[in-house]
Amino acid sequence: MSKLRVAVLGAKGRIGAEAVRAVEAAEDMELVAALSRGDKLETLVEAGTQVVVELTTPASVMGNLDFCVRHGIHAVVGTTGWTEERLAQLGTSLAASPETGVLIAPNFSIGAVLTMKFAEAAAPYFESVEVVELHHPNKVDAPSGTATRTAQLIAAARERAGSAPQPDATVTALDGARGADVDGVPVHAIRLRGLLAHQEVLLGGEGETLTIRHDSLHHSSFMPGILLGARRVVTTPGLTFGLEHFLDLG
Ligand SMILES: NC(=O)C1=CN([C@@H]2O[C@H](COP(=O)(O)OP(=O)(O)OC[C@H]3O[C@@H](n4cnc5c(N)ncnc54)[C@H](O)[C@@H]3O)[C@@H](O)[C@H]2O)C=CC1
Ligand SMILES: O=C(O)C1=N[C@H](C(=O)O)C[C@H](O)C1
Repeated sequence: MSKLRVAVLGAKGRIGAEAVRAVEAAEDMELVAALSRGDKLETLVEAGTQVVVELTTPASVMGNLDFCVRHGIHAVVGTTGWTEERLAQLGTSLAASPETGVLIAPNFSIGAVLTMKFAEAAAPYFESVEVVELHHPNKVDAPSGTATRTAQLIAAARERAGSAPQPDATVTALDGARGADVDGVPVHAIRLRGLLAHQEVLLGGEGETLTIRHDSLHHSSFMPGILLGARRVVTTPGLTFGLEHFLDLG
């Protein structure tokens, strides 16, 4: 069987460099290009790329995806910075190239995907819920894409369940002291040397709390998800948001 022709964008970055190694090690894949900032995107076409793994920056991702979709190259995207406006813009590009698939995964690690699922399930059963994400200090965006998505899923679950607004008697607060408000869920971002990517979802009810915590200790935690995404996206046209759609989580 012919190998899947995969390229990595952001190949010299922290996760991109790990993805290059993972694709090279995958028996069913061939790494046909590994591009860094300033490299020509036309290389992707010349190399016969079927799937791009996009791991760059929020400032670069839209231009890269526009090129890929216009050329019918499928994409697996880990880069953060997704807003409703950006998703709509991508949707418009995909509508003009209906056979192309794009997977955007706020997090490729199975533990983080499960954290989101567990938090979504638990949220309606507790009065209070807050998200704390902790990352290495070189991260350029806050809060993390994972924390933003987690808070959105929590808020949607609480809305579906008709949950009351969270109790919070704060009258005065320094700017930022109560975190960022993501659909009514406070999200706190910590940047600390020594950390990689971590998240806690804190839930509180009368006389009890529940803490759901996930730790990515190495970039290898994201690789099985990236490889799975690359295999599946070629037969999944359109936009898929979240790796959970490619997993059988019940
Ligand atoms: N979804 C997930 O599971 C994960 C997502 N990420 C996200 O991936 C992105 C990259 O993270 P890191 O590797 O830590 O950042 P990084 O800063 O180490 O790497 C980004 C790389 O992309 C390069 N780059 C920028 N523009 C480019 C362009 N137009 N073409 C090619 N390369 C370009 C930069 O020069 C840099 O080498 C971030 O948005 C991060 O949040 C990171 C880890 C896991
Ligand atoms: O920048 C990172 O490192 C990570 N970014 C993603 C995010 O913003 O959620 C995924 C993971 O947290 C690592």
